[in-house]
Amino acid sequence: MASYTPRQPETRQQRPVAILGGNRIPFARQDRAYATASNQDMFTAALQGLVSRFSLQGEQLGMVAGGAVLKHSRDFNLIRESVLGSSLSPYTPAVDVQQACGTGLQAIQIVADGIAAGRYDVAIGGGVDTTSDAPIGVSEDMRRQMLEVNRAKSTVDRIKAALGLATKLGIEIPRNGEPRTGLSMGEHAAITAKEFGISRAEQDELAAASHQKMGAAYDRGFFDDLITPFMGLTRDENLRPNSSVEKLATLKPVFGVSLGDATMTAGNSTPLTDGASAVLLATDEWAAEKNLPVLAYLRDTETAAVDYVNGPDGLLMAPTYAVPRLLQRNGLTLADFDFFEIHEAFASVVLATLQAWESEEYCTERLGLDGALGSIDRSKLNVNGSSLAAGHPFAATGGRIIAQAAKQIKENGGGRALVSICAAGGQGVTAIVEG
Ligand SMILES: CC(=O)SCCNC(=O)CCNC(=O)[C@H](O)C(C)(C)COP(=O)(O)OP(=O)(O)OC[C@H]1O[C@@H](n2cnc3c(N)ncnc32)[C@H](O)[C@@H]1OP(=O)(O)O
Repeated sequence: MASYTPRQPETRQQRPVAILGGNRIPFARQDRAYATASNQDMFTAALQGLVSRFSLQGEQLGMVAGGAVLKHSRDFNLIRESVLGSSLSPYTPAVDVQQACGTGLQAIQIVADGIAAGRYDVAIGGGVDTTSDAPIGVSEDMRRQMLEVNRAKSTVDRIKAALGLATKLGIEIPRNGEPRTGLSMGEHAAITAKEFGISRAEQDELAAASHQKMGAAYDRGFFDDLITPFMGLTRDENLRPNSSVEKLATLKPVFGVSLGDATMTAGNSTPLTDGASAVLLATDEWAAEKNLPVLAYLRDTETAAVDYVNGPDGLLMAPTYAVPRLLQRNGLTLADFDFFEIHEAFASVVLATLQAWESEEYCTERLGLDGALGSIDRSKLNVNGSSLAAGHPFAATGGRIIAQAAKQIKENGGGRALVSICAAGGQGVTAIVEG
């Protein structure tokens, strides 16, 4: 059981943090439209799109925070280099952040904290990922031998060392797997799906709905001021607006096959994706000075971690722990929300999360609550589609979701959204956006 006491509201910094807008490039499937683009190309494009939309050319911001889950060593200063590649003032500092799929939202939280604490008035948070340009490493033996070649003082020594390379050949391609279990995130999610008895039909329904809702959102222009076209793409490449449960039902299971009754397919799992997103945050005063309307406010965030290695928890179930803390600290219940933005890493994870909150046993025994957290009105869930439709470039998902949530609230004339993102390593990053 969790033994964590959330900090009390009176100890928090209180400057409201306004969300003025977001921008992303359309998301692409692995090795397709962005096969030749780097993280820096993509983040610079998302950032520059935001700069252009909000006329921030030459502006010195307080901070740009962002990151990528998969990056080359040459990208050690990825976000700062992207700032330098944009038309923001070169006096704008930047920081690289990494928290697996929680990276984007964590980066937004970091700059929001800076604004709330009065360190600066305006900042950008976001993220980027490429699975097409994933860094390929070399084995430890090969690395040492390559250094020997590099250190050789004479041509003869260099040739000798280079010949030694042939016996040490070994490359390491990044795996979508958890270092402590060796299982992929999909395999972990399949274990949780089995534990909660999540059916194939429910998963396919959620997946089809995500595509249909996102397709409709594109058609009514919802994404017109949230997306900048890039490398010929104007819409997410993964999006299938005509996706149907009948077609999804024909796909073969890809995760959890060895567990029996496997339910997770390519259709109800996120695809490997490339993309980038960025969100502009500021004080009310800065927004007013620039004559920029506020879409919504980032009210609070909470991050949790679970013991998925030795404990009872599923790898992607940490949001079930984070959200009750977030609600308790803010004096809210699930009934107080107009929108639920729950990252669709896998359809089964969303469904297991909702089921966990509905379960008295889970909430009392694991979360230490007095009873079930409650159920949500499903018509308020991911109303303009989520990761199953858009795709999921790991660190770019937080920015996509915050921008969508803020715009939904603006369109609605106000309201409150609960944002929840599960992440590798058993972590979960959650937030409240309200207007
Ligand atoms: C914290 C987190 O967020 S954890 C999540 C992290 N993300 C991941 O782990 C990514 C997981 N995803 C993957 O590893 C891969 O995308 C996989 C294994 C699920 C699928 O990979 P692939 O087999 O390459 O998928 P592919 O795109 O070829 O799809 C397989 C088939 O399903 C079909 N399909 C996929 N989605 C749909 C859909 N929505 N509707 C209809 N058909 C679909 C494809 O057309 C394809 O059909 P075909 O074989 O006739 O061409």
